[in-house]
Amino acid sequence: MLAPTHHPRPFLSTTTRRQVAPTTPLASTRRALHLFKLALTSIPGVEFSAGQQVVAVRTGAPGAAITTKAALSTAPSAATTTMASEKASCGSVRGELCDLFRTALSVSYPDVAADPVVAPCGNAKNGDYQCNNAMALFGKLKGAPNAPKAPRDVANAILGALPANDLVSETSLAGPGFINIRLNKDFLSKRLSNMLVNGLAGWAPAGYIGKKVVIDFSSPNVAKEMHVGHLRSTIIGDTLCRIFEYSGADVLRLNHVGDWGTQFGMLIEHMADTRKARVAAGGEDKDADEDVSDLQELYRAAKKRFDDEEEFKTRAREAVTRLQSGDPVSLAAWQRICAASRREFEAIYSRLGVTLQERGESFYNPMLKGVVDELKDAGVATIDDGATCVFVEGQSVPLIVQKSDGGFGYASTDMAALKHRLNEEKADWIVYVTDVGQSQHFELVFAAAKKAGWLVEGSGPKVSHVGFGLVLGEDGKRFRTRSGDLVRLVELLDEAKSRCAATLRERRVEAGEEVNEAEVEEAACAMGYGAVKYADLKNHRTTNYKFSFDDMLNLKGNTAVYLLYAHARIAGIVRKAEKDVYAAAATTPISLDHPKELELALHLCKLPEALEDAIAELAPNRVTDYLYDLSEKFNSFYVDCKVLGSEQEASRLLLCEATAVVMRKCFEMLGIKPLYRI
Ligand SMILES: NC(=[NH2+])NCCC[C@H](N)C(=O)O
Repeated sequence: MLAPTHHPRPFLSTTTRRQVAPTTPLASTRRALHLFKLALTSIPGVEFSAGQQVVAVRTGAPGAAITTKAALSTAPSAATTTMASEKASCGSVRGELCDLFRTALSVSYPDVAADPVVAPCGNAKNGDYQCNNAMALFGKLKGAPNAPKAPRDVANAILGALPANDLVSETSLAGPGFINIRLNKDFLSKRLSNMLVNGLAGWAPAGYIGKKVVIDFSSPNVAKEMHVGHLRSTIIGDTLCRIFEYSGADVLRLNHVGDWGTQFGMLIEHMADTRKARVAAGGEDKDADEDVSDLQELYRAAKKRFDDEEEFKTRAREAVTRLQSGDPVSLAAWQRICAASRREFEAIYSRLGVTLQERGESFYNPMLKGVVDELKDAGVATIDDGATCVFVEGQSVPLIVQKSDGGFGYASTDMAALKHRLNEEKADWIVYVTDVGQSQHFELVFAAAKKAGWLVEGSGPKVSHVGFGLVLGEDGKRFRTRSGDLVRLVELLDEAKSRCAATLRERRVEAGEEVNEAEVEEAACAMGYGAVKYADLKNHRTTNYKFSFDDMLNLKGNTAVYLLYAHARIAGIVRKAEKDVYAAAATTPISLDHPKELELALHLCKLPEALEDAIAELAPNRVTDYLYDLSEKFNSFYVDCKVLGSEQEASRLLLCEATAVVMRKCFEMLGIKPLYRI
């Protein structure tokens, strides 16, 4: 089972209920801590790291607790903890705070199970984070012997049991019992230096290393145009894959292509007729590339005949049967169609920089009968009106796993695919990215799998449907061309790119610079494709959004183009300094004395949280929101804090570089190529 956010860290609880006590940093406490740590590290199987201090070791007066302030003064110096905390810091600051409060909760109230609730502070004036457990815990404790009198007492008790740590510099109580937390500047500064020196590997969301995550996305249909819906699935799915991959998961990117089904009968038959006609007109009796050069046209023509000509319809149906029984001629024709489709899809994937493993519906064909039989034998599926159905509670319609004419359909394939992904792929989490229109289908599939015992609610492998909304035209209606057809993706990408190229050329000419076509081409691809992706990802996936080139290519506001410029500008600042910032990062401390420096540093350190949230909610807009906020925080830092030529240049350059590094990580997660100069 995957933990959605933080992996549990081992902790050692030594005491029972604690009493609230005044805060006294004691020298003996410090010594005891150190000794206890030494003792712990020598116990095999006990892990100990700087971020995860000893829990509630008390010396001195009974009830004296190691508190936040004491913890600060006893925290080992960064010089000695750098490497250890880098290794241990996988995950977010929020996660580390959760760990601390988890400990504090279990020490202060060992008999009540409570998960730590830690979130960024609603009002930055009060603190950086807050812990909100006291109120609910107070409710739970009511009526018990020695029950606390007010939620604030609970908050104080939790605070008193907070283990020693180097994260927190100050805590305060607010309202009924909110615990406000101010982070230690030094901790933030070191975390950033560490990141520059050791890279971002330790900033990935925690809890996914080695987990097998299957992501079923893109999944267009053969011989039909890949439309904007598939573009959304491709973009959202790719970003989710990237975040999981960064988190250390073993991701299987599956393209569940619609490459099987009754439509192939009419396509094959129509192709055969075209060939006959060609021979009759004196042409050669062999396959011609032109038969599959325009698959949309092939589909349209075949469909028209299927609808209009009774005789053709019959032949098309017979062709389906032949194909399904493995007739080599039909299979060869089917393969030609699939190959032609694949070439079209690949052209789009390569432009977008998306990789996928094709495992279409046909892959599961040999498994369909067995799966349906299994469901029937187990009494999970029953015959209703001739069709084999799985009825599930709370759903008005059943999942039809075999039609009354004996045919298998979309649902049969999805049941077989699910089983294969569970049993053969050994997936821990299976994620399906399709339009919200398919929500009910997936609810039925998941419920049927639970009924069959393949999935168990609350334990074992997880399944999720990531639904997304429609792409609308400027008129607010479903995005279509003037003639009412679905918009062709290649054309969209072409237009985004050529508009960017035009702007770039214009800017060069205006600046009196020479136009380097290769450079323009590269930048135009990054910007154009990046803009299309970003415009999609920045909305919460379930909302419908308007496709507008003008909006997505806007140089100002929340667009990829703006962000790419922002990044190039920061890269330019660092370049202009002509200093080796990475060498400096190892020796120059990052000063966070100016409030804007501190604000920027705090936001930089929140990258892992944004990614954790993106995974927990399967919502890529968490990353775009984070990235846009980062650019704003940087701007406001840059307005108030002079970098080049200032006294603090060395330290501020490190903040600039850290911003650029984090921006690039976000771009990477979003599948956008960064630009260093524009
Ligand atoms: N396992 C799945 N059903 N994946 C999604 C497939 C999407 C389908 N081919 C479509 O275009 O709508």
